[in-house]
Amino acid sequence: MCLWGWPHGLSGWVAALGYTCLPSSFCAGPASVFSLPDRYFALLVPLCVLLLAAALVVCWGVLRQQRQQRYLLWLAAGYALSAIGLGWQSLLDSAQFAFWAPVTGVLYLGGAWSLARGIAGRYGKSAHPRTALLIAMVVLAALYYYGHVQDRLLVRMHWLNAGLGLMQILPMRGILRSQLPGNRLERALRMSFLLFACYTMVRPLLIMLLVPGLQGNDIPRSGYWLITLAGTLLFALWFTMLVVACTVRDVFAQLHEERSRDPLTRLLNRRAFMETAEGVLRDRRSGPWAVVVGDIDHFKQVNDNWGHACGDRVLQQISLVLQQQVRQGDLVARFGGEEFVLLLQRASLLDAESVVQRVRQQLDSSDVPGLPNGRRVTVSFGIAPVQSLEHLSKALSRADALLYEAKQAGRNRVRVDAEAQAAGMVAP
Ligand SMILES: Nc1nc2c(ncn2[C@@H]2O[C@H](COP(=O)(O)OP(=O)(O)OP(=O)(O)O)[C@@H](O)[C@H]2O)c(=O)[nH]1
Repeated sequence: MCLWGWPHGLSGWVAALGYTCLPSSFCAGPASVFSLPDRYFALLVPLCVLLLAAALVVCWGVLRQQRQQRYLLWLAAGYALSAIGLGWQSLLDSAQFAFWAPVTGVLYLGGAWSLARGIAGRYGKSAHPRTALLIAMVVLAALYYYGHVQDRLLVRMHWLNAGLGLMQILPMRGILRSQLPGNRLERALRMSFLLFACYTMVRPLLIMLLVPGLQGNDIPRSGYWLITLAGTLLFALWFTMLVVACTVRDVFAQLHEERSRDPLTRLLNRRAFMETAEGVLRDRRSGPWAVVVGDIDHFKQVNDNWGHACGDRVLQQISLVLQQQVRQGDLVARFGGEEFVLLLQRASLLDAESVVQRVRQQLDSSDVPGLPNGRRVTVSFGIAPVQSLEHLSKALSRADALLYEAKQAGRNRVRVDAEAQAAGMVAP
């Protein structure tokens, strides 16, 4: 390790840090050339980035069943292409650096766009492939010109980094403008990507300001390269950590959704209804509450006459109508078979009855695909008030009993808890 006295200012410290972190042959100053072992030492960073790419592929492989995880593959491709470019350039000398500039440019640009495609894919946005292609062509032409016609390393670096940053930033406008999940992890992921894209664009300028004494041809064998490698590795580690955390979160959210929803209608199932109702009924401000139990009339005939698939469509249609007729915060569940349950907030029995009447009217005026024209399905309902969380089970049984009465009375009708209505018995 070598130290040439105390460094002066920020740039001095950065330079010193760069030199002390490297093997001794690097300490001859910024103009020194890597010895062979140093070159292979510089391959460590690309190798680490490749390993992170492999980790993302494994993550994708494990989660292949989950929807919307393909973006992991694009991110992995972005890491891999950039790592191959970095590794290869680490082994080149200055003359080869210029000769191969367009080829390494293709690797870096491909990597940058894959990253952009990955982050865009995560949020369902476009990575603007045509604009990216245009940027790539302009940058590659510049790399060719300043590599083969005039060997200008610094100019090449500015062109390349500006192109890479622009490509990464392409999907950000769409992402930042839309209403996306506002949790901290997601925000950190988006902001990190944006910051890295901005850093990439100004990287040559920034590093030249921080690392003193750089001249054009020294750069591939200098502290610039070291900081580029370190920056890439730090970003890749940080970003992978965020991506994995967000993905794990997605998976848990999806598992929770699957555990809570009826797969056919996407309504809450019985368990999720009871769990969510607990929260609703604990909040006294959301009262008074009413519970509604509905059951399709002669549903067996629908299945028998027009097939099970048609029966499924009827269930979906009714679910849709129920969801359309309730307010935000009300719960709509399928308890199984052809039975539906609603928990209505800030609703008297009269309010609940008018919700049910609206449902019946809408069902009466809508066709179900698969059912013969004019053939309607009807639903019988029972409605009871809920006074508290402890009272929920009783209220459900009461509404169920009222539904049974409605069925006995000929179906296609609504029965409201008359005693409660007479007593004005609704939750406070
Ligand atoms: N298509 C379809 N049918 C279902 C599903 N779940 C339950 N069923 C059917 O729903 C029917 C319920 O029949 P019943 O309990 O006799 O009730 P119903 O024919 O509606 O008669 P009432 O309720 O007395 O008016 C059965 O034929 C079940 O097979 C489902 O997910 N999809």
